[in-house]
Amino acid sequence: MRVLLTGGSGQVGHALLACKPQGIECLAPSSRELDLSEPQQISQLLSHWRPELIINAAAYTAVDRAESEPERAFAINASAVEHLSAAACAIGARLFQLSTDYVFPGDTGAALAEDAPCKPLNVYGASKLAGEQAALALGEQALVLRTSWVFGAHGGNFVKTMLRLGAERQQLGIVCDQTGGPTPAQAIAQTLWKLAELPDAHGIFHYSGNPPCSWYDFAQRIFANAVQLGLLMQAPTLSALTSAEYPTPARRPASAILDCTRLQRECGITQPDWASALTSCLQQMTTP
Ligand SMILES: NC(=O)C1=CN([C@@H]2O[C@H](COP(=O)(O)OP(=O)(O)OC[C@H]3O[C@@H](n4cnc5c(N)ncnc54)[C@H](OP(=O)(O)O)[C@@H]3O)[C@@H](O)[C@H]2O)C=CC1
Ligand SMILES: Cc1cn([C@H]2C[C@H](O)[C@@H](COP(=O)(O)OP(=O)(O)O[C@H]3O[C@@H](C)C(=O)[C@@H](O)[C@H]3O)O2)c(=O)[nH]c1=O
Ligand SMILES: [Mg+2]
Repeated sequence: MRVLLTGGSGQVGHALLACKPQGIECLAPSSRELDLSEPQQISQLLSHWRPELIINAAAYTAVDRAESEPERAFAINASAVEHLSAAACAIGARLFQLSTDYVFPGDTGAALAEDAPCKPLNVYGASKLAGEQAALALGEQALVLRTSWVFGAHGGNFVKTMLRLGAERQQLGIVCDQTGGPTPAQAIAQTLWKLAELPDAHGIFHYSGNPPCSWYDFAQRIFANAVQLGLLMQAPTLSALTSAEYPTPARRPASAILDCTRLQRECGITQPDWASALTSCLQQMTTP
């Protein structure tokens, strides 16, 4: 199967390349080779390469910065997906689009099914929701995988931020009133390759790590493991903060727990346990 992968240098893209099954011929241009903010490059490349599947793992993911750069966030997360979708339609390719828990307002506390009402609280979430809609315009050729709180040994994420700050400071304040599902990049990659083998899978699917936790819980586990594995001499003292006590440019959902039963029921894919994946991820960081 011929695949075009965007965002190959990112967390999910890197993991996709690392566990690419045999028989997949994957073109993964860098953002310099295919700049998604330059739409004419998309149709040019796709009419030459003619993949059967496009996996769009590229995105503008700087949640706070997006508040002051909405045009750029929308260009990459929404307009580029419209162009990918049109190009996929022209060549009869499937399009897999990654999306986020931040499309939800997260104000109910209930686990959110794929058809739960979306109402993003921030620019990033709004741009990703527009990207979902652009992908879904392709009909049965489109699949949107919504995930959350992605982490892995490669790339930037909350785990890396905590390790950096933990080495610099003795005390950290971490929000405890935002709940979600940390998700290993590697598990997302395996799920996407499995979905690539299921030609009828289409529409929106949720996939996140289990069990749900707060950023504060996640940080506690990161530091406990990091000390145990010798990545840090000593864990910083953590204080649990409310979102009001830790103001950020972007508002974030209080409770974005993705109900992942559709993926299990229809595709036999179960939620990953984030805590054991976190241990493996930190172990990977101890070996150069
Ligand atoms: N990170 C998270 O916690 C979550 C992510 N998601 C979604 O999952 C997907 C993958 O995220 P993740 O792997 O974390 O992302 P990363 O931030 O790790 O990587 C983003 C990727 O997008 C590429 N990119 C950015 N701008 C452009 C551009 N103009 N043209 C081409 N490529 C570009 C980057 O390339 P370069 O390095 O060259 O700039 C990089 O490869 C995204 O759709 C994201 O919205 C969903 C939920 C949670
Ligand atoms: C660095 C830091 C962050 N925080 C808070 C801010 C925020 O509420 C929460 C997480 O911060 P981050 O900026 O790392 O995470 P954030 O960029 O919001 O992560 C999101 O990224 C996008 C791409 C997604 O799609 C989401 O699923 C989610 O993973 O932790 C603290 O409380 N203390 C700290 O020292
Ligand atoms: Mg961030």
